[in-house]
Formats: sequence, C-alpha cells, structure tokens
Amino acid sequence: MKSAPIHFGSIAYILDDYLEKNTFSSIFFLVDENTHVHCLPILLADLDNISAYEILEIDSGEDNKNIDTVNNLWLALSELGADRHSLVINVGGGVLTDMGGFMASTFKRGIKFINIPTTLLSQVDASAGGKNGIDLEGMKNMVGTFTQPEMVLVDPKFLLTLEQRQVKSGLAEMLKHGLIKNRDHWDNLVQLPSHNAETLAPFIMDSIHIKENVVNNDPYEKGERKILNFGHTIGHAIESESLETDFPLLHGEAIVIGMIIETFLSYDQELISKIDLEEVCESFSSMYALNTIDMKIFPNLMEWMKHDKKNQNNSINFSLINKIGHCRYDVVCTEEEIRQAFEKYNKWIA
Ligand SMILES: NC(=O)c1ccc[n+]([C@@H]2O[C@H](COP(=O)([O-])OP(=O)(O)OC[C@H]3O[C@@H](n4cnc5c(N)ncnc54)[C@H](O)[C@@H]3O)[C@@H](O)[C@H]2O)c1
Ligand SMILES: O=C(O)C(=O)C[C@@H](O)[C@H](O)[C@H](O)COP(=O)(O)O
Ligand SMILES: [Zn+2]
Repeated sequence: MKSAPIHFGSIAYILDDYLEKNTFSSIFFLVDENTHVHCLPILLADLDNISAYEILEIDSGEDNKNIDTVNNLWLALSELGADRHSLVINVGGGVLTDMGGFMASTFKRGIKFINIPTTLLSQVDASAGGKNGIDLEGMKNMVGTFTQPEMVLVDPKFLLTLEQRQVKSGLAEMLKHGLIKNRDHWDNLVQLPSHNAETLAPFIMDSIHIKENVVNNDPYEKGERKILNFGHTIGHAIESESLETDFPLLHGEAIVIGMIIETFLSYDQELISKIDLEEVCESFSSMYALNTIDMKIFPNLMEWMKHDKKNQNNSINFSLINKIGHCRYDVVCTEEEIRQAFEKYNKWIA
C-alpha cells in the first residue's frame, strides 16, 4: 500500500480534474460545524465540475470520535442512497478525517474518499498515511483500518481561521517529525521567533515528506512506522485521562508532554546525551506552557498505556529518540522506569 498522492497549494483545480476524469454515482462532503462555515464555502466557490452533492455534518470534538457518530453517518449514507460508486470528501481536522476515513473504508466494505485537511495537525499528519479510526470508551483509535484516501489536498489558506491553540497542537506533530527523523526540520521550527499559521506554512510540506517516507517504507506499522508514534505511548494515556476531566487536552498538547517524558526515558535508557535531553526539554518549555502531572493519576495512566497498539506480550513498547533526528522502536520499559521518567519530568518542571 503506497501513500496517496498529496497535493499542496491551490487544490480546487486538482479536485476538479479528478471529478472530470472519474464518474461517481453520488458525492458526499463530510464537515463539522466549523469546517461547514469556514472551509466548505471556500472550496465550493473554486470548484467548476461539481453540481450535485450532499453534505453530512458531524459535531466537532474528540469526544464525538466514536462508534455512535459513525453509526449515524453509515445510516445517513444508506438513507441518501450511497452505493459502492459514491465518493466521500472529508473536509476537516484529524478527528473528522480519522472518522470519515473509517466510515468510508467500512461502508459497503469500502468506498472511495478524499481528505481535505483543514487544521495544521491534519495537514502535517492525520490526513496522510492511511490510518483511520475511532476511540473506544476513551481508548484512542482502538478500532480502525489502514486505508489510503484517493488523494490528500492540502491548502494552507484554510489555516487562517484556525485558533492559535489548535495551531500549536499541530506544531507538536511537526516537532515530532524533526525529533524522530530530521534534525534540520527540528532546528527550523524551534528557531522560529513565533509559531503561527503564517510562519509555519513554509514547513508543512517538509513535515508531510518526513511522514510520507516513513509510511512508504512500512505502511502497516510492522516496524519503522512505529517511530511516528514517538511521544504517543504516554501522550495518548494523558490525552485519554484528560478527556474524562473538565479540561481536556488537545491531541498535540498531550503529545508534547508525552514526548518530553519519553525523552527522559530515552536518557535513562542511555539512548541520548544530557545535552540532547536538555535541548529537547528547554525547546519545548520555550514553546508550550507545561504543568506537572499529579502522580495520583499514574496508576490510571498505566492502565491506558496497557492498551497501546505497539505493545506485545504484556510489555509496554516505546519508540524512543536515540539522538535528535533519530528514533528507535520496540524499546520495552518497565512500570518503575516509566514512573521514574514521570518523576524526573515533574522535578524538572517544578
Ligand atoms: N490518522 C493519523 O495518522 C493521525 C495523526 C495524528 C492525529 N490524529 C488524530 O487527529 C485528531 C486531532 O485532529 P485535529 O487536531 O485536527 O483536531 P480536530 O479535528 O478536533 O479539529 C480541531 C478543531 O478545529 C476546528 N477546525 C477545523 N478546521 C478549521 C478551520 N480551518 N478553521 C477553524 N476551525 C477549524 C474543528 O472543528 C475542531 O473544533 C485526534 O483524534 C488524533 O488522534 C490522527
Ligand atoms: O501515522 C502514524 O503511524 C502515527 O502514529 C501518527 C500519530 O501522530 C497519530 O496520532 C496516530 O493516529 C497514532 O496512531 P495509533 O496507532 O497510536 O493510534
Ligand atoms: Zn499524533
């Protein structure tokens, strides 16, 4: 399974061309309440080759990334007469492209879909690579498939209406790409005097290429692709736990904390130098407001981590950096080692 083609820049003519060359029995745009207002009108205004379509709208938010939402979407597709020759066009962030990809890849055993990512996070990460899915009782992405979209259409102009908090969440995955694979990308991002949609736009394609190369080497995550999960063993646990509170973290915000604590683990495993550890910690703290983790929730976090998809034989498998720009995978760490990394993080923050 090769990565889907990814186009960057003005995308309407590419979609127009695709719709001219391919015939579909029906076309469905999947949006949420925000992309319905901010993104779909911009896209439709630029399209020439589309006359009939339906709009499916879902409620935004990670707490809606579940089977109930997908069930409603499957029902809507059925009621509106979708068949195997229908096309779904997902217009939204990672929650929407993950769910829309899952809905399309399972409906009637799979119909074609296109991703048009409209958040920074979905442009640099979620919309490409073929992973889709939903959460199961708060456990991240527990049900899903690996299915490539027909193509991914990335236009940075959509980011102009995105909240700054969401931009910083997307930046987290870009920084991850630098840490695991490309020191120059990390340096470019860290050295920016400010991090907003305009200053980050020139680096979107670099991030996409890093992910694309890794996915093409290992599309089904048998080995190398696990490095894209750096920061996620702990980050997903923190995200899941926070979703049960009144102050849920965004995916990228949780992954920032996960990346820092997993960098402490890398240091403790003698994979990285003290200089690299300090550089990673100081760089993140210059870009993000960080808080200590209440160790009372550590047992809960361990429970979430036990469901991580990289685990094997009841051991928790980490992807850990072994130098800035390099990452190893399948590093097993014990609960005690994980606890010590959390404590070191807390001591460093305090
Ligand atoms: N499949 C993958 O490889 C992959 C990779 C990384 C993350 N993810 C998943 O992605 C999800 C996070 O995605 P996200 O950060 O894009 O969040 P999101 O999809 O929740 O979008 C964030 C918010 O921005 C709004 N929005 C979207 N586009 C907008 C625009 N242009 N202007 C204004 N508002 C806009 C949305 O309505 C939403 O409220 C998580 O569920 C995560 O697990 C998946
Ligand atoms: O594409 C991948 O592979 C990733 O791991 C990218 C991650 O940023 C993303 O959050 C992904 O959804 C995590 O996948 P999961 O298999 O840990 O649920
Ligand atoms: Zn992620």
